[in-house]
Amino acid sequence: MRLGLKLLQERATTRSFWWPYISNLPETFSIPIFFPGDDIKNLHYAPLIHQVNKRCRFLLEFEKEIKSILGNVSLRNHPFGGQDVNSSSLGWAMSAVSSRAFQLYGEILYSDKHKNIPMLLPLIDMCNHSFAPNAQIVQEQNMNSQNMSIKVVADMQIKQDTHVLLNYGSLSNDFFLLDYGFVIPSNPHDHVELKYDEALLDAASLAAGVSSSSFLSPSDWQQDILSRLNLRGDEALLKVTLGGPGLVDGRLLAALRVLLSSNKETVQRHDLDTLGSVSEEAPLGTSTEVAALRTVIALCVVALESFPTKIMQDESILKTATSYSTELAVRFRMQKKLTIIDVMRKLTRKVKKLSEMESTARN
Ligand SMILES: C[S@@+](CC[C@H](N)C(=O)[O-])C[C@H]1O[C@@H](n2cnc3c(N)ncnc32)[C@H](O)[C@@H]1O
Repeated sequence: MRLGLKLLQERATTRSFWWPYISNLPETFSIPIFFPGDDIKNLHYAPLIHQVNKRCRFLLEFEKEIKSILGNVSLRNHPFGGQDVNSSSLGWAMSAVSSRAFQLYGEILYSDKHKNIPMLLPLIDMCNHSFAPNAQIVQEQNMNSQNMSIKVVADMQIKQDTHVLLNYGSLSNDFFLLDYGFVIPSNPHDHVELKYDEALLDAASLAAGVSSSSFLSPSDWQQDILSRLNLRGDEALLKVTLGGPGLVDGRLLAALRVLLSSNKETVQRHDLDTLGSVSEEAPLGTSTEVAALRTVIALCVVALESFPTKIMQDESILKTATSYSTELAVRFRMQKKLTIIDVMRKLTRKVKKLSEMESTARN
C-alpha cells in the first residue's frame, strides 16, 4: 500500500515528473473489489469471496485512519495537496499497484535471500501475462546499487506486431483475478480449496464404495501421522487443495493412504513426502491406492456439487452476460469446476490402470 500512497501523492502533485505515466494509467480496474455485490456473489467460491471482502474492509478501515490523521493537517503540509483520499481512490491505487507492479529484489537479508520490493516499471508494465512468454525481466544489481538496471530481455526472435509477453508467476486464478482482473483458461496452477474434515472423508469414501472405519476413529499410529501432517491438533492446518501441478494436496493424499491402510509396518516404511506424492505408484499397495484415489474422486464430486450452477448453465449465462464483471465472475467459477473435472479425469485414468494391474496380478 506504501507504493499506492506514493502513486496517489504523485497524482495530486502539480507538474509531477511522473504525470505522463500516471495520466496513462487505467481510470478503472476490473478487479473484484470493484465488482457490484451480485457479481462478488456470482464468484460462487468462498475462499475468493473471503479475500475480496477482506480487501474491501481493509480499504474502509484505511480510509478512516487516513481521514483521522489528515483531518487537522494544513493545506501546506497536506501530503495529497488537500485532495480527498477515500476508499475509492485508495482502491484505485491498490489496484494500479497490484496489477502493474513487479516484485524486484532489494537488499540481501540472509544467505542469498532477498527482500522483495514492489516497483512500478513504466513501459515494461505494458507487457501482458502468458505462461508461454517470449521475454523476461532481468534485474542487474539490487535496489541499493547505483548501477541497478531492469531490462526486458527477449527469449526468442519476436516478430513485428507481436505482443511482448512476460510470465507474471505460477499463480492460481484466485490471484490473477484478485490482483490483475483476468482469468486464465486451463490454468495449470489453478486449484480448488477444501476443508480437511474426517466426516466428509467418511461420506466420500462411502459414496465411492470404499469401507473403512478409520476416518472417524483412526488408530493411535494413524493419528500420530495425521498430527505430523498437521491435520490434527490445535494448530492443525485444515485447508487442502485439489488441482494445480500436484493434482491432489500431498497432505490429503498421504492422510487418505494412511487411513485406508491397516498395515502400520508398511506405512512406517515410507516418509511423509512419499506418502503424499501422487507420482509415487501405490506406495501402500494397489488396493489401498485404488481406495484412496476413489475417495478423492468422490471428494471432487462433493466439491463440484457445492457450486450452485452447472458448467452448461454458466456457458449460457456467458452468452447473454451484460457486464464484464459478471462475465469474469462466471468465467472464474467455470474454471474452478473444469479444474475439478480435470483432476477427476486424471485420477480415474490412474484408478483404471491400477485396477487392470490388480486383475492381471490376480489371474
Ligand atoms: C501490467 S498490465 C499489462 C498491460 C495492460 N494490458 C495495459 O494495456 O496497460 C496488467 C494488466 O493487463 C491485463 N492483462 C495482462 N495479461 C493478461 C492476460 N493474459 N489476459 C487478460 N488480460 C491481461 C490485465 O488487465 C492486467 O491487470
